[in-house]
Amino acid sequence: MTQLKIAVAGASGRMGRMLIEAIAAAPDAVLAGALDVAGSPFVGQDAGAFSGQLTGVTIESDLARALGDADCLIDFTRPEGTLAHLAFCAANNVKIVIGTTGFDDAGKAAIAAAAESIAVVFAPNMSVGVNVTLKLLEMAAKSFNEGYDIEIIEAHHRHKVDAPSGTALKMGEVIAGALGRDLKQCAVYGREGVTGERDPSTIGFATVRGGDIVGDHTVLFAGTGERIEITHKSSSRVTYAHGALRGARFIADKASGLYDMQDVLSLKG
Ligand SMILES: NC(=O)C1=CN([C@@H]2O[C@H](COP(=O)(O)OP(=O)(O)OC[C@H]3O[C@@H](n4cnc5c(N)ncnc54)[C@H](OP(=O)(O)O)[C@@H]3O)[C@@H](O)[C@H]2O)C=CC1
Ligand SMILES: O=C(O)C1=N[C@H](C(=O)O)C[C@H](O)C1
Repeated sequence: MTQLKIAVAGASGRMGRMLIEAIAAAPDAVLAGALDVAGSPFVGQDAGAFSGQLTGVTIESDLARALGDADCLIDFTRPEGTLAHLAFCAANNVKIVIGTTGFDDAGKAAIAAAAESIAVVFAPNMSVGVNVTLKLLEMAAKSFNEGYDIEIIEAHHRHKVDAPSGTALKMGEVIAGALGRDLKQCAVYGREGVTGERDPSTIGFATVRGGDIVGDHTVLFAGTGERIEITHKSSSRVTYAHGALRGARFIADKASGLYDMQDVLSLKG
């Protein structure tokens, strides 16, 4: 069996470590490189040292050295890091799976542009459960298109730096799309003070941060006399890591193109 050679960016991060374990356990993949930021105390260490399962791959801060002869980079870092890695991947014909969240419109445009020359999987949530939930939300939004107020509530660990979560924003986009609305026009991000009555055309977002919550998302459809809640709760990051690996397998035979997890999981259409 030919193994997929995968490099991991953010190798010492929460997701980076989960990915290194997932790759080590996958018979069809091999860790080909590990990258972290210059100055990180983990640069120079074996990528598996955190778990005691040595990989023989040293964490590098130099992108070219970290990528080596990798077929694909899996990147869960920060937007500025991912965009720098993406430019290198595009210039060197390396595929990329992007799990990082918090991109602005220019960042998303840069990802779309890179996908003209390399294959890219880009999704704010790689779990099967969340991606099936997106389909449920599309269906629910079409049915609750009148008389139901829509609020998206998300909760994550205390270390998360972006809000609302990429998943919550994606849920908002899917719901707005199903209702023929533009999320940019109808999103309300938090409320304070004398807000006035709720505008029924809005989609509200509420963010909770605390402790070690892996990732909870609830969409509330609040009508008169009833409420419907669609909730997804992650209890382990392993689902994201397995999804990212599925993404890497999905683009292994693709020369270019921008894909998301709905493509990877055949959920479109
Ligand atoms: N799509 C999905 O399914 C999921 C997406 N995510 C997203 O993935 C990202 C990472 O999450 P998580 O692993 O929890 O975060 P962590 O902070 O645990 O890890 C981030 C890693 O990236 C490194 N890093 C930080 N800044 C940069 C930079 N500018 N350039 C390159 N590397 C950098 C960090 O190094 P150092 O620690 O030295 O700063 C660290 O190794 C977030 O955007 C998160 O929202 C998370 C889970 C699932
Ligand atoms: O930062 C996290 O942890 C997560 N980030 C992603 C997001 O912003 O939606 C996915 C998941 O919720 C975990």
